[in-house]
Amino acid sequence: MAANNNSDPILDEGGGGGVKHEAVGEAGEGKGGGGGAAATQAPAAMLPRSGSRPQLDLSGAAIHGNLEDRNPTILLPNQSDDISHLALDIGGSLIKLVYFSRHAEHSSEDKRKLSTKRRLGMLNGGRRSYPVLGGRLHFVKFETGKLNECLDFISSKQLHRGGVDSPSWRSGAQPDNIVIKATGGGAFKYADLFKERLGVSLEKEDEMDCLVAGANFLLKSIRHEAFTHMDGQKEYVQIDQNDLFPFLLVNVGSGVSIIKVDGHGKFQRVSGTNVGGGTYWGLGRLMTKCKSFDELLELSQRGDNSTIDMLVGDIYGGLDYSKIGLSASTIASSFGKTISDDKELSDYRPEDISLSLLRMISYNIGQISYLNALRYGLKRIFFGGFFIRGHAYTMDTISFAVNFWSKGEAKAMFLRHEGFLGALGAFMSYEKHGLDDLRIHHLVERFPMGAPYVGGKIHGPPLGDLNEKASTSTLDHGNLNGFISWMEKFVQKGTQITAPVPVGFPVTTGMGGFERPTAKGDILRSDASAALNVGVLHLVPTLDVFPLLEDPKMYEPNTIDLDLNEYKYWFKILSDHLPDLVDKAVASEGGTDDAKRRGDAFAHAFSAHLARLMEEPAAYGKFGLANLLELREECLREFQFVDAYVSIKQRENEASLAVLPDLLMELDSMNEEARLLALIEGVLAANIFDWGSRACIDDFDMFKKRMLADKKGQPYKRALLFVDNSGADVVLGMIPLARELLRNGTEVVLVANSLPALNDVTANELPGIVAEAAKHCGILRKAAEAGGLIFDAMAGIQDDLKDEPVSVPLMVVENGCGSPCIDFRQVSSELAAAAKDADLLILEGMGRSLHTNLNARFKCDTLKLAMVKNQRLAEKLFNGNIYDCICKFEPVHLT
Ligand SMILES: Nc1ncnc2c1ncn2[C@@H]1O[C@H](COP(=O)(O)OP(=O)(O)OP(=O)(O)O)[C@@H](O)[C@H]1O
Ligand SMILES: CC(C)(CO)[C@@H](O)C(=O)NCCC(=O)O
Ligand SMILES: [Mn+2]
Repeated sequence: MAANNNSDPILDEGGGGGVKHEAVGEAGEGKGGGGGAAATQAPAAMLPRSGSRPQLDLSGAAIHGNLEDRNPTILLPNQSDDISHLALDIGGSLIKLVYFSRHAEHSSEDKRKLSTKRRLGMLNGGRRSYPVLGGRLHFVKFETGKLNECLDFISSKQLHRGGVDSPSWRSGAQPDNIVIKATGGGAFKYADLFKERLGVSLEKEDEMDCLVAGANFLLKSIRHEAFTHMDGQKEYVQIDQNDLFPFLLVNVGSGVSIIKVDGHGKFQRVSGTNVGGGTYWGLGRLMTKCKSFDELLELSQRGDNSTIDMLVGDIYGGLDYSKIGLSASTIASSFGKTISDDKELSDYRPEDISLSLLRMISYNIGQISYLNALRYGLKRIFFGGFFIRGHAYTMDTISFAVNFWSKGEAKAMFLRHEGFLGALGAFMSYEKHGLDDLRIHHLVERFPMGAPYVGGKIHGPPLGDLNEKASTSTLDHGNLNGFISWMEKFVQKGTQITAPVPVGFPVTTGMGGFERPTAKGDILRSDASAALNVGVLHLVPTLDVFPLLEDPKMYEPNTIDLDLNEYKYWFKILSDHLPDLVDKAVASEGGTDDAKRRGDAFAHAFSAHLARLMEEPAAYGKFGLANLLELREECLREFQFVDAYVSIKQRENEASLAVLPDLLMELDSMNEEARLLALIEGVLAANIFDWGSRACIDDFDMFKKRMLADKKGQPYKRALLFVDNSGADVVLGMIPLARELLRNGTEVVLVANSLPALNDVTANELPGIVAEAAKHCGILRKAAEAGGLIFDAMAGIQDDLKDEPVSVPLMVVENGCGSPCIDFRQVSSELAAAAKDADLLILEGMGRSLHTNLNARFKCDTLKLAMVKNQRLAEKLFNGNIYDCICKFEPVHLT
C-alpha cells in the first residue's frame, strides 16, 4: 500500500519516528529515467527572491516569439514602469519617507501558467486590468536635524529617479523635471535644498489632507492596524469599514493636531496644542542632558515622579480627596514639588524628571483629546505621530486619561504605522499608481530583518544601496560596503533586537484619578528594532479572496490562537529545528562560505524575531501559526535561500515515482470501493494507519457514499486538490487520488505553493512530476495533455491510447503562498479563477487542513485529510494521539 511518510520536518513533532516507509526507501533504481523529477525543478531564477507572492500585471499579455520555445517572451503591455516611488513628510522633528520598490521583473512565464490561464479564461477576454503594480512599500525615518543623512539615503538608493532598478538610472538618463510629493513644514522650508542637492522639485501636499488620507488608508487596508492599549495589554481592533466615521484623529508630532474626520477627504482640524512631542523631547533634553529621544524615554522607565510632582496626598496630608474622586496618589500639580524645595536641577534624578514630563504631556494630550471628542460626540480617538513611539507606558497613560475623563465612554486607539500617516497620505496623493483601488487582500505585510539596519536608522555613513544585501546583484558596488560587511554587521547587531520590550502586567489602576500606570519595563527596545513594528507592505494586486469561502468576513485561517503558552511551545519547536534547517539551507546553496555566513545571519534573524514575539506576541499585529511559519520562510528568502529542501524534495520525488507503477497496478486490481479506501488511506500514510481505531474524525463512509452510491453517474465537475509535501505524499497519495477523480470524469486542479516552503511541492515543480507519472499511466497522460501540462507526450512514446476519447483536464495552479499554511483571504488570481467552477475541495496535510482551515467553511463539498503528526495538537483538538488521522467530509447539501 502506498504510504505517506514524507514527514513535514516542522509540522511533525514525531519527526517521522513511527512513520516507516519501506517502499520508497529502496526504490529509485532503473526507473524514473529520463531525468525524472530532477528535470522539472523550478527555475528558481524566475521566482522573485523575496515576497512570497509573485505577481505581474498580465492584462493584455501576448506571447512574443516562438510558441514552442520553452520560455517564450511575453509582452506585458500594461506592466508599467512609470510608477511613483517616493513621498516625504518633513516635520519639525522627523522626516518620514515612504517609498516603493518593484518586485524583481520576470520577462517570461512558463507554458503551464499560460495554458492554465487561457483555460481558466484569464487571458484576453479581459479579466480586470490592474492599474497597480506589485511591489513593496517601505517606511523609513530620519531626524530633521540630520537632513543630509536623508538626502544621502535617497541619493544612494536613487529613490528620486525611480530606484536603482529603473531604466533611467541604468541608462544614466537625467530627467530634469522630477517631482516628489512632500508634506509637512519642511516641504516648504527645504524645497530649495532638495532642488540643489537632488535636482528634484517638491510638490507640496497639505499636511492635514495627508494625515487624514494616511489614517483612512491604514484603517481601510491593513488588517491589524489599530489597537487599544490599557494596563499593559495590547488588543487589536477589528475596524468595520461601514462604521468607521466619524472619529477623532490626534497626531502627536512636535506639536499636536486634532482633527475630526467624517469621511475620505472630509475632515476639519478642530483643535491643536503646542504641548506635544517636541515639548517632551526639548524640555527633557535640557533637563536631563540625554542625547537621544529614546534615551530620555528609557530613563522614564526607571523613574519615580512622586519626587517631582505634587500629589493630592502631598497637599491633603496623605489623604484622598474622595469627594471629587481624587486619590492621594493622583498628580495634583506636575512638577509642583520642585517649587517648595530649595533644590537645584542637579539634585533631581533624570529618571524622575523624564517620567514627570512624560506623564504631564501624555495626560494633557489625553485630556484635550477627550474634550474635543466630547465636543463633537465622538467615541473613538485614534492617536498617531512619533511621540507615541509604540511605547507601552505612553499609550497606557493616554488611554487612562481618555478613559478616566470620559468615564469609559470614549476609546483611545493607536496605530501601528503611527508616525507615517502624513508620508503615506502624500504617497497616496500620486494619481497614477491607483493605490486607492487596493483592497485589504492585496496587501501582505512582512517583517524583514535587514530593514532596520539598511534603512531604518543609519549609523555612521550610509550603507549604500539596499541591493548590496543581494549577493546576486549585478550592480557594481565599487567602494560601497559590500554584501559581506553588511552581513557581518547584521550578525553582530542582530542580537540587539532581542532587547526586552517595556510591557507591564495588568494591575488595577485604582478608582480616583490618575494613578500611576503600571506598564513599565527596564529597557527600551532599540530604535532599530522598533522599526520592526512596521514591516514592509507588499502590494500584490493579483491576490484575491478565495471565492468559495462561505463567509470571508468571519473566516479565520488559524485553528488555534497563539497565546503565550502556544508561543512558548512553537518557540521551542522552531528553535530546536533551527540548526538542522540552517544545515539544509546552507547545503542547498552549495555549502560555500557565503552560504554559511548567510545561514548564520538567517539563524540570528529568525531567532531575534522569535524572541521579539515571545516578549510581545502582538508586536506584528495579530500573529497566528500560519504567520509564524511564513515568517520563517520569508526570513530564509531574505537571506537568499531560494529553496532549502530542493535536493531532498528531488530525491523523494524520484524514489516515489519509481514505485508509482506498482501502486497503480495494485489499485487497478481492486474494486471501486476498496480502491477509494486504499486511495484515501494512501493519502493518510496508510502503512501505519489502522483504520477505525485511530481515526479521530472519520467521515470516509459519507464521502464514499457521495462518490459511489448517491450520485453514481453524476461525478463532481471540478475538484481542487490542495497538495502538501513532495515525494510520497504527492506522488503516491494525491496523484493517484487525482487519477481516480479524472477516471470518473471530474476535472482536477492540483493547487500547490507558489514559492517553496519546507518540503512542500511547488506549482512550478508539479508539471514535471505529473509528466513523469504520466509515463506510466494513460489516464494521467491524456488528462495532463488536456490540461496543458504535457505538450509533447505523443512524441517518442509508444501510444496505445490515441483513439480514446479526449479526457477531462488535469491542471496545476499556484495558490499564491510561500508558506506551509494557507490563508484563503489571499490566494492567487489563478486559483480564484479555477475555483469558479469547482464543486469539490480536497485539503491535504497538517498545514493546510489542520493548523489552518480545520474549521473553515466553504461553499462546496470539502474533504479535509491529515495525519496529526503532533501529540500536543492531537490532544488539544480531538483528545487524540499522535498519528491519528482526520478524514473530514463537509458536504454543502447533506444527501
Ligand atoms: N528618534 C527620535 N528622534 C526625535 N524625536 C523622536 C524620535 N522618536 C520619537 N520622537 C518623538 O516624536 C516627535 C516627532 O513626531 P513626528 O515625526 O510625528 O512629528 P513631526 O512631523 O516631526 O512634527 P510636526 O508634525 O509637529 O511638524 C518628537 O518630537 C519626539 O517627541
Ligand atoms: C504646526 C503643525 C501643524 C506642524 O506639523 C503641528 O506642529 C501642530 O499642530 N502644532 C500645534 C499648533 C497648535 O494648534 O497649537
Ligand atoms: Mn508631522
